[in-house]
Amino acid sequence: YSRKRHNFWTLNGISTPPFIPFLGHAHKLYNKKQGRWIFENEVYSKFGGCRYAGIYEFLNPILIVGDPELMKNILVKDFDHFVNRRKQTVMTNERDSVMNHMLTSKEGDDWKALRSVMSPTFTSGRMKAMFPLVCEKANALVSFCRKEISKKPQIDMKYTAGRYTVDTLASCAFGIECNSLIDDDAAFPKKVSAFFNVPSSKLLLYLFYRLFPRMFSLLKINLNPPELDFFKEVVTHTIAERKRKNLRRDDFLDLLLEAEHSESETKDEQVHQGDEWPDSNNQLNNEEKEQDDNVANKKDTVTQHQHQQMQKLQEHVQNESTEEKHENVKNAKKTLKGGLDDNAILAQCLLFLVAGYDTTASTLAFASFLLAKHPKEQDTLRQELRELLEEKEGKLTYDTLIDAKFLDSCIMETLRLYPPGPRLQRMCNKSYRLPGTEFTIPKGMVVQCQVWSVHHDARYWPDPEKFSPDRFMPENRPNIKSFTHIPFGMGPRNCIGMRFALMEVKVALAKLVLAAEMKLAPGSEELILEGGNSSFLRPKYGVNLILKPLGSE
Ligand code: HEM
Repeated sequence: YSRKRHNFWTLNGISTPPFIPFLGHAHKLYNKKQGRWIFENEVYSKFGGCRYAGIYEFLNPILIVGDPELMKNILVKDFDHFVNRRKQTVMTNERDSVMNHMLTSKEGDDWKALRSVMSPTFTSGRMKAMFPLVCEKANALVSFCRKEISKKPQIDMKYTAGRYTVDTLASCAFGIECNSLIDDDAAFPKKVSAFFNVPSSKLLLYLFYRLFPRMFSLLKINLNPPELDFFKEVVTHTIAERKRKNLRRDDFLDLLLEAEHSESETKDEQVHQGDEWPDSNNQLNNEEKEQDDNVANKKDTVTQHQHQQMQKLQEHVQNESTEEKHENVKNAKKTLKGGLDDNAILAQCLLFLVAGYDTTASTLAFASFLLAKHPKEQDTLRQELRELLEEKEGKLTYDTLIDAKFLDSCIMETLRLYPPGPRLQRMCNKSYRLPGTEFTIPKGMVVQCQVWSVHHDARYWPDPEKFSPDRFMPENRPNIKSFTHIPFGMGPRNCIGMRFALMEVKVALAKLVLAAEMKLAPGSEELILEGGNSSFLRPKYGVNLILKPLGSE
């Protein structure tokens, strides 16, 4: 049976690395010592994966795609064949069904409808409104660092950045002040840490779930972590308080509640927001910023916004060429009529934590490590920030961040070298002939785009292991080949939180660089990454830095 299943790639004329019966390549994919991306990179460089290749996760074939043009087809042009990600763990226990409401768990039209409601939550205008909340947390981060370095010779930036992102997400998504940067005993960060440290026994259960999902449904096995009840209580309580006292903080919770309360007509107009995607090589560009800010600054924001959405929808519908697409719009409209209930809001708040905590904390830690290792670039960044602050009378504003091109370049280069999501996965939902080949991807097959490998490919990035932020400066951006820098994914299903994540990292990094000189602690010259099959790339032993304060607080 194993031989028959493992004949798939050979029969289709697609190369695959040597494998072993039944396991296929699972022993490489689930290897605790060596990160999964290292094996995938080998497939990319030695077995044709720089265009496409096949691997076996146990008996299941997975298509590896590394060619930027093919990725463009899968992620954008022929997105309707790849709307869904790999099947998520479906919670069968009614009490824990909150996981099923997450945007990441949704498929097809359900996903499209929810994404449309959520997209307006992440516009630049909304980010600008949330900027003061993030700044407050970044100030707490700097104070925390100052205090720590007065007590200890070095500081672990991964741990510290983790506290900062927990505080920011607790404030912006859960609407609470958890103050983990001030209070060592705060309950929220402890629950977050327990939520993310899944015990090995549970990991084994997840693995079995991947192999026998139907059995789990039949037996109603619950895979949810117990901390979920705590988060549920926090959100339920905060929502109730806000409704009772009519409170407003301009955070994610408010915006999701707004989506809950707005008329169904408004939601209809937003159907196609999710169809737009930013160019990841051109984050936060000025034109986009101006458009969004115009909307945000108007008193009658909602009317303006509705008008724009209506126009976009009309234009989009006019451009629709097939009946199928018309049908999708109608279905999405129908799905939206229900709006977001409290359970759906809780699910999205939790998702922001799951998707935004580790990714953002690692990015900040990776960027600090690279700047500490490259003092020249650190000085250039500090100089840029000082000059911009001088122009703005010493105040760090949202616009200062937009204007700080070297800051942006440092973060883009960090995300190139260490993309927290080293691969993108899609599930083929209708069979698809891979362009330029004889191979038809069957419905249900997992297709994987190689983020890490294209980011480190010398054909696209000369001297790829060198930290060189200049690659992303405006004058050099035209040299970047599209789909070779995709840390936030691409296409309609890209990272919805990209703007928020960038704002969070930029504010913190800018404040840190202005407050202190960063140096690598002895013995921390090389960054060791965590191994295993994790979806995220993380520093294994933290990022130990020596901080030398610059001036007074
Ligand atoms: C530096 C930090 C971050 C990185 C590198 C990152 C990266 C990614 C990537 C690679 C994906 C998959 C995209 C695809 O499949 O094409 C993704 C999806 C997602 N991210 Fe992020 N992310 C970050 C921060 C955040 C934050 C802060 C939030 C929320 C506040 C967030 C929310 C999400 C959500 C909800 C999805 C799923 C979107 C969907 O299925 O429609 N992310 N992210």
